[in-house]
Amino acid sequence: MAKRPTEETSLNAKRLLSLIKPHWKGLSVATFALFVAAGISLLYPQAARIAIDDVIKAGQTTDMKMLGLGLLGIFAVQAFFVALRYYLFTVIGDRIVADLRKSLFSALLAQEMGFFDDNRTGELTSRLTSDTQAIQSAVTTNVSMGLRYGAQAIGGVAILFVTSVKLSLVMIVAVPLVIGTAFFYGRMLRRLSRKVQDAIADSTSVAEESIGGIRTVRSFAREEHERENYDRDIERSFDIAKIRARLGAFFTGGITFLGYGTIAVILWLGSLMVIDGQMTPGELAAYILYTLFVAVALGVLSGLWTDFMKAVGAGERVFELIDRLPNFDVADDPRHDAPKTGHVALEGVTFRYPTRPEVAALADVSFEVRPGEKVALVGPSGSGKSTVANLVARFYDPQEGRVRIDGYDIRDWDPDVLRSAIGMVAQEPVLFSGSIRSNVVYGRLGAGDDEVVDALRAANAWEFVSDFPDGLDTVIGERGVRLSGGQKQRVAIARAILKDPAILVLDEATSALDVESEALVQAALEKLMEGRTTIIIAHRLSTIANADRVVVLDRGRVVEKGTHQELMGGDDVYRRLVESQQLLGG
Ligand SMILES: Nc1ncnc2c1ncn2[C@@H]1O[C@H](COP(=O)(O)OP(=O)(O)OP(=O)(O)O)[C@@H](O)[C@H]1O
Repeated sequence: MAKRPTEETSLNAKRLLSLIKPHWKGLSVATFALFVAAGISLLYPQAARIAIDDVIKAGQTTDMKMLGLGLLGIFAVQAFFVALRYYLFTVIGDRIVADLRKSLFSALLAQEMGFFDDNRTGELTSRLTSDTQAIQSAVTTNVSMGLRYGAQAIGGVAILFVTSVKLSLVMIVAVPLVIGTAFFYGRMLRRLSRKVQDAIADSTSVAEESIGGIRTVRSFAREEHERENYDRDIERSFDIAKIRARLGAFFTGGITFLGYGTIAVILWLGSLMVIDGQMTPGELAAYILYTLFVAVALGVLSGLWTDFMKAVGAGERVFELIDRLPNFDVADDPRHDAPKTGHVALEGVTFRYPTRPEVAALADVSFEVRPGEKVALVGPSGSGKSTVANLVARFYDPQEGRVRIDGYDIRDWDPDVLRSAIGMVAQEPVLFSGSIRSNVVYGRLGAGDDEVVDALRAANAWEFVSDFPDGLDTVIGERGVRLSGGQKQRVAIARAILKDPAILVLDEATSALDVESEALVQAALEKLMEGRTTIIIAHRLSTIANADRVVVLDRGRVVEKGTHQELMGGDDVYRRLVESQQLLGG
């Protein structure tokens, strides 16, 4: 049910403030330091009053010396408490934001695949960086400043009333005006801030996609086009920021006028009272200093309030994600024993991608792969081959039918246990930035160097890796840019070998490697497949001919099953595929 905006605001504000709860001990010390420091600053006008009314009038230089030294001492103590307060609040705030980033990242990693189809990478990283940054200022120094100036404002107003009730009536008009304006402004700001953050997220997405795909951008000479896209998004965020700034300008100007206007009125009325003998000049000086304190405090508080409202706007985007429950069912009592035989069966599987519900990517697909068997999936582009791989690894759940492994519905398994039994090698494998070792060890964390070397050997990769001066420690670029296509594939195969899964899902590369590299990759794949149940998305005739069986898909349906020889006997999709040379020879 949709909540009203005000309800949501206070909910998010509460949520932001609840972040500081676990740190109450440190915050109590910090708050104590804050009140000591703020209390001391309230002494200052009293010192001015004593100096003007008593010491100066009496012409007592020794008393003035005592007063001066005393004040220096007191302010030294104040400085210590100010430093303590600053340190504690800042560190606790940074801690809170670090924790927030961690839980946001972990919430992100838990989301189902469909979520990532729906959200752009840049948009998500923007939440991790820009939005949490906006929250940082609100929960760090702002809380401390808020308390400090809040105390100063309340203490100041109390002293003002005690000093002169008559003059303080001016405050009764000014203070509610300031507070009312601040609340109104804060509400507008929260809305605008959310819009600014959304626009920043859009521009981050564009930037990330252009930088990630810089080779494509360059090869099409589309730098200008990308620049225009980015400029457009940035300008949009700037336009909203400009509205926000205009609003802020009115607000800051108004508050400043209210503050100084109050002082002018007090100076005016107060001077009349001094002339009338209702007040001493020292009392008026002290009164004006307290009014300044209150005015400054209210000014700072309204600034903090606006920052806080900006943070509430950004917080909405962050909490939305942290609270999002992955749309992914896990069995109540999932199986934790790893699949053993690796028998895979699809039974009447119908599947539509959540982002494209109108198209059935797979329709009533059934076939099985017996333990240790190699089955080649063949079919025209878009026929659903990769979708089968996605479902076997349970990246998505089918809407109808089921996938069974070792006879059990894969939804009965603990997803991590299930996936640890399935090895996948993609067409264009993704390697992470870092060393070759860390990329291979990704297959089984904690594996020793000898096991890594064995895996690289088995994947025909050790020869080139050992040729690098740094060997296993060789750092590869963000996406392994410094390795050739064939080398990357062999490192990815080594990673899968180290994982040692019962079931393999291979997506054969369509782009031809040079003959030698091709042979090395092929041999590595053969080794990887030995003794494992394998589903291979095949694009090469030789792979298909070597498979135990072939499953032919067309527009999401299984249209033929059998061995290469059997299928060549017919004159259906398979034969046409082979004859139209859509399958690579060799
Ligand atoms: N993440 C996704 N979200 C929405 N639709 C998708 C997604 N991935 C694939 N599809 C759609 O599902 C259908 C099957 O795609 P799939 O990738 O399984 O085909 P394929 O046989 O592997 O094709 P190719 O040989 O070209 O890789 C296609 O219509 C495709 O557009």
